Amino acid sequence: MSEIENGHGLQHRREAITGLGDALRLLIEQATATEAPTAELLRAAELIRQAAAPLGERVRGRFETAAADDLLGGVRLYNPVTGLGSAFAPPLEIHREGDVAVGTCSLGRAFEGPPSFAHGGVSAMLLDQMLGYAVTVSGRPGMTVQLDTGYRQPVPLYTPLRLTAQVVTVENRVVTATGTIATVDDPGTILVRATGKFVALLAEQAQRLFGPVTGSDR
Ligand SMILES: CCCCCCCCCCCCCC(=O)SCCNC(=O)CCNC(=O)[C@H](O)C(C)(C)COP(=O)(O)OP(=O)(O)OC[C@H]1O[C@@H](n2cnc3c(N)ncnc32)[C@H](O)[C@@H]1OP(=O)(O)O
Repeated sequence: MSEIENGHGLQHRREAITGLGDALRLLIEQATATEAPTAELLRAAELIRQAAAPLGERVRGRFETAAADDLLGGVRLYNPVTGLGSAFAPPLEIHREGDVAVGTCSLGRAFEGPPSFAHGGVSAMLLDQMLGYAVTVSGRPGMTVQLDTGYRQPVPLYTPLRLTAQVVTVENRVVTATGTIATVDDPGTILVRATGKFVALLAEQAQRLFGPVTGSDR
């Protein structure tokens, strides 16, 4: 019997994945910001390799979803933007306020582009996720086919951010959504804006792209 075949085991594993994610995010933040002596860097590298080794003893293949995930239920613990288990995720927390998706996060050193500000690609990644969420909860999920971003002011690191997204038009299979990034303290000053187009997949496209993951090709 697998470790997580009952609900308690699943919850326990999700908490453990979140705990590991927290530890990895702390590690990335400290490793990016550190000015510790060189000997400490060498020692840390050795310790990290030791910690990583047992995790690599049982891994999933490219088309296998994580045992603790629930693909159809929207639980993706390793999503690189929202996943609590992801070392890379800020993580961005998203909820709904009526028709608007609202997200919050803060970006550390690892997301730096211009000194003390976020990398532009990171802003685009956050907004792609926000728009994708708004499109999904509108009931017409799709894949991003176009994402246009306008950078009005740089996004500061170590500052609580407020992101928004909403669907603006639906034309056949194409859903258009817009989104913004501002700070929590000054939500009226838009730092980055984005417009994205999302296309609902035909059954044939979904089968071609995701059949190996969902098992519908077996
Ligand atoms: C509660 C649960 C919450 C869960 C939250 C989850 C959040 C998830 C968030 C995830 C966020 C992250 C999300 C990600 O990161 S998604 C990852 C990034 N995106 C991709 O990898 C997509 C790559 N593209 C493709 O595979 C194909 O283009 C697909 C298969 C999507 C469509 O195939 P194809 O290209 O052959 O198209 P079609 O012949 O079927 O045509 C369909 C319609 O689309 C129109 N069209 C096509 N391209 C464009 C374009 N560039 N601008 C404007 N329109 C375009 C086209 O005119 C036609 O319109 P119409 O004639 O029907 O009007």
